[in-house]
Amino acid sequence: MRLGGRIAAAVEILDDMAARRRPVADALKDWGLSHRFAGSGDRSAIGNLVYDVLRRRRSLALRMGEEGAAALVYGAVIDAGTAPAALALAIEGDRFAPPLPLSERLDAFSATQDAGEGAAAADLPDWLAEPFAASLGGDWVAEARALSARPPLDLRANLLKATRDEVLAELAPFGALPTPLSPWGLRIAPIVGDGRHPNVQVERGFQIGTFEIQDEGSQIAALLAGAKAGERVLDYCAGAGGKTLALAAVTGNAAEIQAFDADRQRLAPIWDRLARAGASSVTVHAPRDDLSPLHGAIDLVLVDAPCTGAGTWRRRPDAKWRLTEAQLARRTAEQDKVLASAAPFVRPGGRLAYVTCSVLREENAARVEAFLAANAGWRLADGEAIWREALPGIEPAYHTERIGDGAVLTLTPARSNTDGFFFAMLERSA
Ligand SMILES: C[S@@+](CC[C@H](N)C(=O)[O-])C[C@H]1O[C@@H](n2cnc3c(N)ncnc32)[C@H](O)[C@@H]1O
Repeated sequence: MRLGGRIAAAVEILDDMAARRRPVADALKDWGLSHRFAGSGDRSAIGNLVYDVLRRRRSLALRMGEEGAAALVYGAVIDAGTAPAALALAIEGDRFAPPLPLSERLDAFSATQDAGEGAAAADLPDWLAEPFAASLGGDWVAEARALSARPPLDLRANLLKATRDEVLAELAPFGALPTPLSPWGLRIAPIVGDGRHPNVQVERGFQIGTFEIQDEGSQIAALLAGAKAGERVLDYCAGAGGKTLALAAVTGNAAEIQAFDADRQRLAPIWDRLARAGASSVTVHAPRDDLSPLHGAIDLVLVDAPCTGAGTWRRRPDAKWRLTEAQLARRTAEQDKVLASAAPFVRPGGRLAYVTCSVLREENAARVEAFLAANAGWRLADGEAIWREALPGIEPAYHTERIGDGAVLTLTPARSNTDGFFFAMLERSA
């Protein structure tokens, strides 16, 4: 396909998403099924355009002076490195290309990165300006902009099967480098231009379990949870097992790990993943299992709570435009409920790590405050001290907030170059 056809396809997909209010992954998949002639290079170029527009829809519209999908896609093409004159030349005579905006408009667009201020500059819906400012302080616009950038592909070496150096050697052809924070992490840089990330899942190492795909922020959250050999650990919101696998690896399969999730569907992939990773220390519980024998018997409960995913918008940018205040309120109610049902499993003197992949204070520090207010006999640990112990020599790369004697941590793309993750450690008195 020529550039004009790719631009037309991106416009079609964006219009389809808007008309049918559907997630980007579904719209892209459908387009691929009904356009089987498109090669893999076309698909990734079209996908990049769609994702770029979704990440920066508002600032692109402001700079372009119009909101139609075609104008936004043209803007994304220019931002990805094609000058307006070269763009005009590339689509000249291409009958598939949507009408090009006026050349003065394209020149003005390319000459300015300025997209006003507040929510528009931050590429957020208006209602999120206040929660972002309350969560991330004076830097909130820059923080939100970093959430609108293309993400890297992060991997975690599975120490049960290989060293990080061995995985690095295997993935050297893809330009994988060690991540700066996680001792197990590898990173393949964000996509440039029309490119795409390698499909690492077909690599031998992935097939035999020497590495997993996992954002460095998620790796750090699992590391900070501090599971130790010999402990009993309950991963209460295990989902597909991303953190369960990391917990098994960090303890060298020498902790007893119980994995639970309320949703069978989400839990389903965990079996294959555990087998591939050689995580033999994990027992998986189905949603209807009776967990009451574990009450008061767990050293460490990990609550990787259901959340808005506001820390992952680099990877799921459509979600930020769909999120509503009502959904946020529903999530916080769920978080309180999950914390209330998970806490009784913690033994006296044990601990509960509360993690989300959100940057919103409402889902994070505010939930910790609500938990502490409702539960006597619990205290918040100092997250900064936990970081120093878990990551010796690694400079702090987080936002922190003190609550009472303790402190909570928030990782963000701007601060830690990871997805947004929140971490708090709650301790039950002995
Ligand atoms: C953020 S996801 C977990 C991701 C997973 N820990 C990982 O690292 O791959 C949150 C999970 O919480 C689960 N969940 C929601 N409500 C729950 C509840 N009341 N009890 C247990 N799990 C719940 C959801 O099904 C979802 O899988």
